[in-house]
Amino acid sequence: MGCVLGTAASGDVRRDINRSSRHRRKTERSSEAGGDTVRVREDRVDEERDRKRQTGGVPAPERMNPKPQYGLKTVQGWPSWLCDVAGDAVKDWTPRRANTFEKLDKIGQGTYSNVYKARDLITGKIVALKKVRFDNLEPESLKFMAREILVLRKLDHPNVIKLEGLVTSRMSSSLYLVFEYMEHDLSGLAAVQEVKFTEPQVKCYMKQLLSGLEHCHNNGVLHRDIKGSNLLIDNKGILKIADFGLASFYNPDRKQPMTSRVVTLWYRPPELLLGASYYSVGVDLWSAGCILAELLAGKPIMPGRTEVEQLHKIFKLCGSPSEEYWKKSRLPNATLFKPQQPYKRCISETFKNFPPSSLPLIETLLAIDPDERGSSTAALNSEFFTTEPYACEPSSLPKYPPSKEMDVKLRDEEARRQRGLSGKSHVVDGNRRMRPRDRVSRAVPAPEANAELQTNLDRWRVLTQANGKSKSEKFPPPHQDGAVGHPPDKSHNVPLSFGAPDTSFGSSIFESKSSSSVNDTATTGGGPSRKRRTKKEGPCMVPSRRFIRAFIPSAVTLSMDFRLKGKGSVSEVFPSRR
Ligand SMILES: Nc1ncnc2c1ncn2[C@@H]1O[C@H](COP(=O)(O)OP(=O)(O)OP(=O)(O)O)[C@@H](O)[C@H]1O
Repeated sequence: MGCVLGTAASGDVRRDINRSSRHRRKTERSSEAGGDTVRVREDRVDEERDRKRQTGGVPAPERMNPKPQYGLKTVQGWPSWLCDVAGDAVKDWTPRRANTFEKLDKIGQGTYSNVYKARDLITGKIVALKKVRFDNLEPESLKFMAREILVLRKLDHPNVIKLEGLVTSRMSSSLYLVFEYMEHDLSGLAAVQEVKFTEPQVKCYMKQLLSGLEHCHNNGVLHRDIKGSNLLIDNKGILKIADFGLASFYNPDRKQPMTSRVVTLWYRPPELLLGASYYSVGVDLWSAGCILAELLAGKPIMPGRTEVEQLHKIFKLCGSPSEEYWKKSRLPNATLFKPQQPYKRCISETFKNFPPSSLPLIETLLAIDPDERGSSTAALNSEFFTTEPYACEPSSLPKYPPSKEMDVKLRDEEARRQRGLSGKSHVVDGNRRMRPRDRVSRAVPAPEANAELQTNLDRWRVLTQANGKSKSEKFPPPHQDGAVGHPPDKSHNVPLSFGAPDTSFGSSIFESKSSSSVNDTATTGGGPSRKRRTKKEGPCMVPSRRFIRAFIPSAVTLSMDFRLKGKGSVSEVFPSRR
């Protein structure tokens, strides 16, 4: 069992207030419930014992071995189970000893990890320790972790999080990834009322994001989960792409099938929603386009609740794919989701108040055809970055209070809102009264979000195909990347009805605003960024009742509700038709 030296985690997860279910376990007590509790207690006992035995108290950095141990060429020190399953990932590295870190606080929780703030007792530096949970040493968890390490070791760029080392010991059954500590993340900053980015600031963040992506792509890495909460920012304004847990190697010249079940829903490109298994850098560029528009609008631009709704939002904003694209792409779910009448693209109209130089870039990054999204390099050379006002220097960005504190504040606000007190204005900055913005909660992380449609489609395939081998899975195993999303048997296709106009679908696309209105919104907390129903109605993606009844039982209930009550409950699953 791992034995990280130092105090136990405080049990106070100070991030992820509005996060998805994966992030909702907010206290160590609840998150570590069950089997993990034992492990944590063991850890603490080990930590305490080791600290006393090896240092005789809190060790001063100068008393410790001054040389970090990672980076040395040796095969020693790794637990054999790790070498067996992830030999490549740890090759040529030596593990750091757990007792050379002091664990300070738990700062995050991911799908298969807990993240702690810790002090490196050798260098004195504050670091983030990502503890990988090996639930019964599940081979899939190990493979994910191994791939993440391999990817991280390949990357070395100021805008990509650096893996500084690994912590384990021969007898340990856990592994810690050591990262530089980052005080903020982009969505944490954007979620705070007082933080409203100016155009030069948006350019500064986007430039760093695209530079990091350029490095990943040039090194054959697709991130596949670009979103604000994975863009970490330090106190010097440096943005680093983090969380390579869903990343994958790819070779543009030798395309391999990959799973379409990646990328958090709001940032997921249409081709993945349509089941593509051959894709490339375009998936990350789409997410980057969503982030750019979000930073300028002050709010996520396409906050879908289900994959069907997400696709509908995409088509309404970006237009539905051209005939040529449908034919060329041969996407597995195309027959299910092809609208009968095309949707018109309306990015420029929707965001007419954005800085003019941003529109061509948003148009490019949010192209329906991934081949038209260009590259990170092309995006960096676009007029958005080459015209005034230029990107500011990261060092000139405002110094924000630690996000962790902000998260606490957000959590308190959320708790107050839950208690029914939040509708009221409250005082901000001493004299300004402002109303909490109707911010949509954080995006649904990829695996859960993916499970919805995939499960339904899989159910359908199982029902309609003798060889329905696809099954719902939490994560696609990295070694089987591409095992899902096989095209349905055409003879069993159940065409969906897309013809009817959509009138009930509350648009996620809010009126855009100029830089000045962005600032206005920052102080008023409302205005143009509020949700607004679009007048212009396009054709509606409505799965046929036959499809709903056959494959989505819960939708049947909602559909019945809709008929009985005459209210839009069905639109919570599918946009309703008139
Ligand atoms: N270097 C870091 N500095 C500060 N905080 C960090 C760092 N790395 C991760 N975190 C925090 O820990 C959280 C979880 O980390 P990460 O996203 O890498 O884990 P994960 O298991 O891959 O999560 P996910 O389920 O989102 O894929 C992050 O959202 C972030 O808040």
